[in-house]
Amino acid sequence: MPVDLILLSGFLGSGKTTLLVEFLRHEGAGDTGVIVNEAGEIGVDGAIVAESDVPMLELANGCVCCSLRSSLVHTVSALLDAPRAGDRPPLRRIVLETSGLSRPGPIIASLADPELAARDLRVSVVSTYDCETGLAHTEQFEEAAAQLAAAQRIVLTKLDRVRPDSIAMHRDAAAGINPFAEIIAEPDRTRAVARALACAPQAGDATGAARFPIDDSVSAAALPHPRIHVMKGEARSAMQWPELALWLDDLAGFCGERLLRFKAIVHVTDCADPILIQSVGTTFGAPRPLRSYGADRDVFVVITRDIDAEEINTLCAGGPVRLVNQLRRPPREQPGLLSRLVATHAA
Ligand SMILES: Nc1nc2c(ncn2[C@@H]2O[C@H](COP(=O)(O)OP(=O)(O)OP(=O)(O)O)[C@@H](O)[C@H]2O)c(=O)[nH]1
Repeated sequence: MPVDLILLSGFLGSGKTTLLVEFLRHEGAGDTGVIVNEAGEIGVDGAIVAESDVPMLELANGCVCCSLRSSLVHTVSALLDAPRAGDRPPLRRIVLETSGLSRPGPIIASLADPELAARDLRVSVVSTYDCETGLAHTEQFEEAAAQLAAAQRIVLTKLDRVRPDSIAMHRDAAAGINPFAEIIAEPDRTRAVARALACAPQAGDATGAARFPIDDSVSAAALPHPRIHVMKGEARSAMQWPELALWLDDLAGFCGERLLRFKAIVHVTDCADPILIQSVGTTFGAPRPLRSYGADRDVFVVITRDIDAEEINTLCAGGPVRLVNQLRRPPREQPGLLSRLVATHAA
């Protein structure tokens, strides 16, 4: 039975620990183990979570994405190997609560370790979006955007602290950063919490890195963000893997930290099966053939910050893929998204 490793990400104070603790209070959470990582020295979150009756390990005194790579791998292994108490169901899920300033990409990269390769782990990212502050974290927008863009699920938090009629706008704003994520804007908190940390369906991608098939339909309601660009791609003509690999290198090189998410299923002439390629940030997983993908159509989805399809096409001129912007920025005469969200918050 696979174990879901859920990276619980989200900006500082956006409600990660609160969500986790509420989840752990449910009867159904007995199959869960928890790893808490905090940037600071005092393990406040760990102490709060430790009140719950589930196996919990803490990665303190550092940031999981830089200094603690090997301890993360050991900690995950330790939880997987820990004997289960007699009345406890088998471990099905590990929730790793990351520090509010961590980017998910390097954490996912650190999990690509031989020690974990043989384990049946399915990694996914769940991010919290704080409706009280909306996207007004302008000073640390890069981290917040990276966390939301990496997510398979985005949970809107603090719905009880904003006007009910503003919730749809927050949902659309979250979709504007990541229109491919499942957005949980559920006023019923119990249901929201259960959906947020539910295990992925068994038929899902075995590497857990993505929902499969990749859904590239952009939500019509997604509110374009002035700095986030969502694009689709198309092959200019039939291509070989080395050409595509070179283009991916260029894409990551030119965008750097501005590349937030890449997902594609692509046909290349030198491989019989379509190839699944993904990145969170510039961290690319190993490409792999996807025999079960029945369609002829290629799918490319790219989410970036501060660089759009035209700029990338120009920088990667002559490459085998052409990108097309999907979400149009708001017209100039309309108030910007940020000011609308801030205005809602102030109201
Ligand atoms: N009213 C309300 N308050 C919430 C909700 N979620 C979180 N809070 C409060 O927001 C504050 C921060 O919540 P935490 O759960 O600690 O946030 P966090 O993301 O874990 O914070 P860091 O670990 O510092 O990044 C706490 O005072 C919570 O009680 C919510 O849905 N409604």
